[in-house]
Amino acid sequence: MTSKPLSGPAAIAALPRNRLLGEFSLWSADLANMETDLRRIEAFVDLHHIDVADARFTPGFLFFPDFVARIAKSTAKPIHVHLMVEAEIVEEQTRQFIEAGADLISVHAENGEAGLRAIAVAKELGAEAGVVLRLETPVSAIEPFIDHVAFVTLLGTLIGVKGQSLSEKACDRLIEARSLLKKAGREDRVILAADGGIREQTVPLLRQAGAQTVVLGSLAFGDKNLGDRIAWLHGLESRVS
Ligand SMILES: O=C(CO)[C@@H](O)[C@H](O)COP(=O)(O)O
Repeated sequence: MTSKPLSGPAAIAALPRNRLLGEFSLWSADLANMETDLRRIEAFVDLHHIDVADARFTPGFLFFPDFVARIAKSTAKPIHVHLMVEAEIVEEQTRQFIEAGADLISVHAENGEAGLRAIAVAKELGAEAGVVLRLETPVSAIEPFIDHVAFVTLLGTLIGVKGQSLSEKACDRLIEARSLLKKAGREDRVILAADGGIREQTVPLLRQAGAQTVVLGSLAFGDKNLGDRIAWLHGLESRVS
């Protein structure tokens, strides 16, 4: 059992702002040897990223509250749950994943008013909230959420499928999101995240376009020298001030 120094909004507020963050997607871990992978990555993790998919909003089905509860016992690092679910269940799923130990819940902007209600629930229950956009949704869809979230995540690939290449629209979408955050006076309060298509050749481009965290799948879990990979990631500079 590992005890957490900080949780919820305090854990998210304490994340470093002076370098690119490494958010580790447990979907890409060795699912048969999760405890071994958790021990291997613990020193390098800024956030754990846990995808939740309901096989309706997304093609597939992924992870559940008991999984989050078990992971929470084996890490001192914050847990980010990405809810890829239909609007009618997003509030209840938010509740269940926070009770299980999520520090940050991100809902999809495509959930509309239900997404905003889920964010209010997350805050009432003492967690932090974020918003995510599918690749095909206009970036302006984050606007109703900007004042209520600490994280904005842009998918750089089609939703719910791993192993894909980054869309050529991804960097321009990050630049647009950054300018909307700036316009709203929220660029110092919100972390901009890139999820999907995170590869050796795409991370520098995403960083230069303003990504402050990247969701690492095979790039981290497939790397035998994780320390060097993370040192490289931390050294990448942003062109966006
Ligand atoms: O949700 C996603 C991808 O959309 C990530 O959480 C996956 O884990 C990424 O895996 P790779 O494609 O980088 O191997």
